[in-house]
Amino acid sequence: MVDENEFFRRATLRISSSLKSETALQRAMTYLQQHMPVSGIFFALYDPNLNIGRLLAFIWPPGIDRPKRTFVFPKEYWGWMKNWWDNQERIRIINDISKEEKPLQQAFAAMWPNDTSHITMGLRLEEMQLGILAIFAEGKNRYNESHAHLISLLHEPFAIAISNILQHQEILRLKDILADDNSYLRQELMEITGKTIIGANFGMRGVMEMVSQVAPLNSPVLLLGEAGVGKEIIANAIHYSSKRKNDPYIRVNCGAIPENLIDSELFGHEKGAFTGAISSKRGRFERANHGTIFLDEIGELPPAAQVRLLRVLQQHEIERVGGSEVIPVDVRVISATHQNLELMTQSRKFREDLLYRLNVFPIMIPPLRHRTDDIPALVSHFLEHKSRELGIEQMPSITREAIEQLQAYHWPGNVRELENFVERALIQTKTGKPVEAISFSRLASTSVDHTITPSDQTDESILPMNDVIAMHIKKALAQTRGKVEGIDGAANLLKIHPSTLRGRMRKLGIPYGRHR
Ligand SMILES: Nc1ncnc2c1ncn2[C@@H]1O[C@H](COP(=O)(O)OP(=O)(O)OP(=O)(O)O)[C@@H](O)[C@H]1O
Repeated sequence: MVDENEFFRRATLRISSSLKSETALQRAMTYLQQHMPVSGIFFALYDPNLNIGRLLAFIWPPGIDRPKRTFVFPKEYWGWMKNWWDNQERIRIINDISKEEKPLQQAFAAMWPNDTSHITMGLRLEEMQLGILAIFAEGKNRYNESHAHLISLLHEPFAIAISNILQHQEILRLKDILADDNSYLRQELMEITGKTIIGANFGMRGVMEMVSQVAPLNSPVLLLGEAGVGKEIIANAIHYSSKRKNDPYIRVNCGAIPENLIDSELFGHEKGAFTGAISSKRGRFERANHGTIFLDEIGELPPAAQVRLLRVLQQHEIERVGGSEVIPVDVRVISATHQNLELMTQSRKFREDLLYRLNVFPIMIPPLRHRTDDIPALVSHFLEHKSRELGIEQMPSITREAIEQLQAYHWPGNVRELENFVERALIQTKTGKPVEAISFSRLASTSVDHTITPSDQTDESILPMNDVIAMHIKKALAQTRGKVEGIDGAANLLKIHPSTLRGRMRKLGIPYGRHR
């Protein structure tokens, strides 16, 4: 004969013995095994609105496959499940699953072999349905009324335990959101203090016009251009001038995340989804909810992640890795690449349907060598910034010759290369005394050759045809001091019609009428 008071006292001590729900359940189960057959125990929830069952914590016997955390019930059982949940009896013995109602049979069949016995107990606190506690054992007809009575004595301690787990999870969720907000605020601060777009009225004018057209919409944007042209700075501009500017802005470099982690990084994972997934985690899409996600290097996205991304773009929902819960997300997608995605679709490295979805509003950012007019302003911007960063009190000025040399170079690394170059030049000039003028040519030995001409090109650095043509035209213009037409004009030197030369200059972004 069991002493019920003693049973209650000892069981309650174990149920409340740890903050970790699984540890507490394990201890409770070990104690219950002294009084009845128990090979597994779990807390579960059912959300009638989403029609999803969820295991909050569980101890599973080694002989039965570990269950999925979430379980979506078939549509035809929704009404039945909701009714069952709302009017759940306090305690129920299930000794033979095949004799239960169809929806329950279906739910059980997804997790247990047919010959298992169960006791389930609905947990209510202050008239609120909190969840279910259940124990089970292998074999049919393992439980009787006295087992059920003992379990029912533990209703209150189990109900308090489940409510604690729920509150704990809510705290973790809020902590996560706060961390997001924090990084968002840091990000915004950086935008305010730093990144101005130079050339917005010159070489980047066309780009900025497109930014202002597309920013207020929710359409996906695809930024195209070589490495270092400023794709990220444009993505920032789109987000911060959109309606979503006060919501999260999450940036992901798809090429920097190992292939086996990218799915879980972007879409999150459930606990136990793979080795090392010791707790469930929200992915970057969930974190970006209501805001913008910037997917840099989109061409590096592996095929499985491409499928999931397509689903976000089409249905605005995600599924975490290892989960079956469908999570709605409202995220604007900006992507960027220096690769030719169309070519990649032909070799099946990139999905055509995905490209079609991303490419709603493409923006091509021209390389720096096609907007050499921006170079003086960019150099002065970087000189100012980097001088401040390096603690150089008197900002050096630049010689006109140095600027011209920089404009003649083809900048394969674009604005980033120019930025690094200015920084290197400043470091080398930093002698302690104020520097009046900075001539890049003297500093060039360790970095770039600024006066590269087509004949300087080695076999390893074959330039695109347009760049070679642009350099050749500039060379001719330099000889004619910028004059296009006439006997002493560049067109005559190049043996082409002046209007053809002007057309080429327009196309290649070579400015007119300047003394070179
Ligand atoms: N128009 C600009 N005005 C001021 N700074 C710029 C401009 N364009 C680029 N930069 C600076 O140049 C650097 C490279 O730009 P960004 O990272 O945006 O290029 P990217 O095209 O995204 O490069 P990648 O493809 O390599 O990621 C950054 O430090 C950025 O602040």
